[in-house]
Amino acid sequence: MTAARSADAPFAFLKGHGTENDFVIVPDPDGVLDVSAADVARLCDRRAGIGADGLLRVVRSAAHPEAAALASEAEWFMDYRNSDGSIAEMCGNGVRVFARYLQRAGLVGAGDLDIATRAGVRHAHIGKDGVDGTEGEITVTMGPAELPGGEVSVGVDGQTWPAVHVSMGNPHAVAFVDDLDDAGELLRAPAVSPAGAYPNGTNVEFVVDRGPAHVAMRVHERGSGETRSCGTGACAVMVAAARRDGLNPARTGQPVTYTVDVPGGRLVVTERADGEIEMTGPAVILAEGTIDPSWLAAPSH
Ligand SMILES: N[C@@H](CCC[C@H](N)C(=O)O)C(=O)O
Repeated sequence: MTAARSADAPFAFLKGHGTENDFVIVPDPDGVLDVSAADVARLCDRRAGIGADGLLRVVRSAAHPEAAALASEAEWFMDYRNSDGSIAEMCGNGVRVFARYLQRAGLVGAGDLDIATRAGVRHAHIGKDGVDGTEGEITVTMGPAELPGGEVSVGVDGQTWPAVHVSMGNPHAVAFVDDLDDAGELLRAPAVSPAGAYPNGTNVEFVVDRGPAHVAMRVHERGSGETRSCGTGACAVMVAAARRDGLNPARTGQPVTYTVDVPGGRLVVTERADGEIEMTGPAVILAEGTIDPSWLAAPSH
């Protein structure tokens, strides 16, 4: 990582998570840091780095070429990277953690704020703190889901399941299975076919029912591997489950809410009659420190 001001200057970082989908947060309000894919992979390394599923760079929209056009709508841009350094359009757990960081840093007040992402502007509502001292949950608008249709299937260890293609700004393949263990250890990305359905790769969710409007999922994330939670994945799962259950708020005018359990906790997802999806869940900042740029510049061992 290099900085326009001084290549030797240390950089602040924080560590946070949302339902155990964890992130290195790098505040860079003026967009002066050049964070390469290799830097991200090194920072996210769980043994030789800080360790995380992804990195959130906090940049003023006006200071980032991909977000400058959104600056009048949202002051802050979430520059999200997967742990392998690849760029993704959106991160649902990340955007809650991003909002929590802005609140904690005093850059926004409690309440409502808009955040620019590569998938467009998302609106966050930061809830009041709980009476037990816990931080309030955060609700984020996630945009409408797109279901391009077409037959898709996913496979692990010789087993194959039909899947639902859902876009939440980023791609998802949602497969309903009998048992979450059917997906095995998920050490590698599941096979997805036809390959042309996802030219840029995809996140894959495996889903079981837990009760009425209540499901549980595991996820293999594009660029990060199996994670403990995926917010956009939970929204994709909610929509796939609702359509499977014959529910479509755009037709009935009635919002639909599902509880989505993930290995790292619980998310609540509502699809409104106007198609907008809202997701509510926790967002925690747990540590902060300083990155030594000479460590990043040194060859890895
Ligand atoms: N964990 C995220 C999704 C992060 C991006 C994803 N891996 C992709 O490449 O699309 C979430 O909470 O949504």
